[in-house]
Amino acid sequence: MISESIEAKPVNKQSVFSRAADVSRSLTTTSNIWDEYNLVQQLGSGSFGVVRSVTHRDSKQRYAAKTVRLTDQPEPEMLMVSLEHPHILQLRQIVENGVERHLILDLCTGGDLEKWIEDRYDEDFEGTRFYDQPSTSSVLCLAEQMFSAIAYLHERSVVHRDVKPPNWMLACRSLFPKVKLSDFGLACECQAGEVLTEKCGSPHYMAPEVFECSYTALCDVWSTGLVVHDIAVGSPLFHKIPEPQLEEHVCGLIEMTSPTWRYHKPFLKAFVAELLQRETEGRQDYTGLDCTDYKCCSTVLIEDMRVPKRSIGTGLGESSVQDVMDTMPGGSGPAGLDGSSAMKPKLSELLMLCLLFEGRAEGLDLGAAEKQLAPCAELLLERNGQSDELMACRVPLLGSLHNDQIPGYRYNVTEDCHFWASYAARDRHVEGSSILDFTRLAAFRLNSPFIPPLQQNGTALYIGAHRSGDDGLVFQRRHGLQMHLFEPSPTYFQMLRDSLAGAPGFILHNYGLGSKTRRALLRLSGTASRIVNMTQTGADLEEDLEDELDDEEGDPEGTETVWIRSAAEAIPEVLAEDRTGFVELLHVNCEGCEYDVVQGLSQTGQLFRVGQIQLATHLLEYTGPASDFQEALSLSLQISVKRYCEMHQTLSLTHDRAWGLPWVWERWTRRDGRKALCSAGSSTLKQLPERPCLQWSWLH
Ligand SMILES: Nc1ncnc2c1ncn2[C@@H]1O[C@H](COP(=O)(O)OP(=O)(O)OP(=O)(O)O)[C@@H](O)[C@H]1O
Repeated sequence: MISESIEAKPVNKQSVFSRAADVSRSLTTTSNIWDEYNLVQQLGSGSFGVVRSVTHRDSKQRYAAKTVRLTDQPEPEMLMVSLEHPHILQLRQIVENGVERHLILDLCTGGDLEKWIEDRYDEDFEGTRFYDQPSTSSVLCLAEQMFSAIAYLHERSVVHRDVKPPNWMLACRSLFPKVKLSDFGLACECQAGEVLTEKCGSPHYMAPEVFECSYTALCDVWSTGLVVHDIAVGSPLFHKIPEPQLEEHVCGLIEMTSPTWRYHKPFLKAFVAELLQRETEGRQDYTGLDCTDYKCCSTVLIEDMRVPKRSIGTGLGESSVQDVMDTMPGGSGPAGLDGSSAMKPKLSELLMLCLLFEGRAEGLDLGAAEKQLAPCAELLLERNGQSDELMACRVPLLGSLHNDQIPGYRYNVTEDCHFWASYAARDRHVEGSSILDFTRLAAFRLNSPFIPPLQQNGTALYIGAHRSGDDGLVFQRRHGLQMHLFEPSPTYFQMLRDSLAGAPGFILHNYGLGSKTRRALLRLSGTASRIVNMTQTGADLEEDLEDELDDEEGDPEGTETVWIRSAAEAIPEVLAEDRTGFVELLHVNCEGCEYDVVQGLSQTGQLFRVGQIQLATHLLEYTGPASDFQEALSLSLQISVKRYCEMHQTLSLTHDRAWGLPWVWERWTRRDGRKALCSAGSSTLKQLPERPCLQWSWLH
């Protein structure tokens, strides 16, 4: 936090409190809190007291209990009892014992927005910044949530006066964060036409007119503008300004010079500039922003479609997309203040729908896609929560994308990775499982082999061959490929050798591939294996591994030490003997260190030598502490998307995604040279060469 809040002197809040008083009376019980709630843990403490997570004994529901000193005057926070909005922290109950007052609040497990922003702009392990920078669309989706809360407050003549990133809590750790406004310690009433004069708030987020002690509810709009700025560029606008000089800067000419703006659509900066107008008359007003309807999202879509990468190919202009958005049910006119906007479609959904409507508008024959997508569109637009029907409609929606039935659909790394992460996982019913374990996730993979159109007699690298090498056999027999199978587990490797005994065209490598050469600990689990610990190479390696093995819980027989080799080093070595010098097919069963294979090949300039890439991607399991399944899933999605986006970004430099669903199969084809490969003719007729019998390299 860059500055602490300045407290206001008491003001006349009578009518605000009197509104809240009725509700608060009905919510207040005088008892010992621990009769009704069980303590879970302390979450933090603030200037007024301590906050703990608690569980309601009967309902088992978890809440946050904020304990404050009981005073005769109700704290401004009591205002919260009269507020009910999806983006405002809900005060559920008040328990008093004559000494203390416990405010029972909705529990937010995602931390606060300040931390979320910090994490987004963190450096990754290779020092790359802006790795997970929110896209323009994500920034606006957050702005939409924040302004719906601010509009709700102002409608009720309440001004918050301390809007800043730490006061927006995240309901849970999620790919699509849901923020909730908290800390009403400085909130007060401000009727239309009323001018407030108390200098209060957090100086780095205070509007110029607050410094000048003459302001209205529009001070919250300024502060929210600064929060939107922080999300967009990763650091506060005035963070380098020492507090004594703040007023001069805040009241002067505002310049937004962060280099990060260049990653956003230009209108986002203009939008923030309108929120940070020095004079309140010129300041964009939240009601003018129409953030509670589709305006923001549709603008983003239109902007996204203008950029070449997002070019939709069918020549649809801006106006017709806008027309489409306008004709969507509920697409224009402000949503009610009952929070219904929270249920509106997300950006990715809107994008898909746009593509559907666009195809229609262009008079294209959408065939099966039309049939499948039209009911989805209607459901998405009318949705009220995650109904079964809505969930069911995602399957054809994904199917249509999978089969490339949406005209002009173009792959976009950031949007698509998040879209797939969110939907594919659900559609594969992972969310319904009680335990998010590796074996369960692995079971969601397709059980029939993927057959890409391959040239005959080429070389294939199959990373993560597993036990029977079934896929490898299919490829070898159909296409006469020279198959290099990589399998780190000695146990599975032995099975592989037995299973492929005598089969021509296979070279087995008893190691995995990753970013660097090292030994690692592998846990075999059911029919799958997973690296559970990595160990650096070094003199005391064996000792370390033995210690780790001793420390491992569970079945020690299910754990093996294995070799992981640097993909960048091992693959050229493997190919050195190869007469083609070209990889017809790379299969990566992406999990854990296997994600690094694509990066390793890219870093050493080898990726262009690969004709087709087949990815079997699935969720990476989050193994750290999590409160429940939902949180574990959400964190797993986050780490999966991060790796997934990283790999896709690399791949898209040399390859096009032909089609794919994550956690199932994806196919990528090399950008250039595809023609040359195709014109080589149908080599199925060619005589298959003699293949050497099974060979293997054994590192153990
Ligand atoms: N509803 C909640 N769910 C989860 N954690 C919460 C919740 N409310 C507060 N916390 C945690 O408790 C900490 C203390 O919160 P509190 O509102 O008392 O103080 P603060 O806002 O950090 O500081 P101050 O009181 O000085 O404004 C927060 O930083 C947050 O980590």
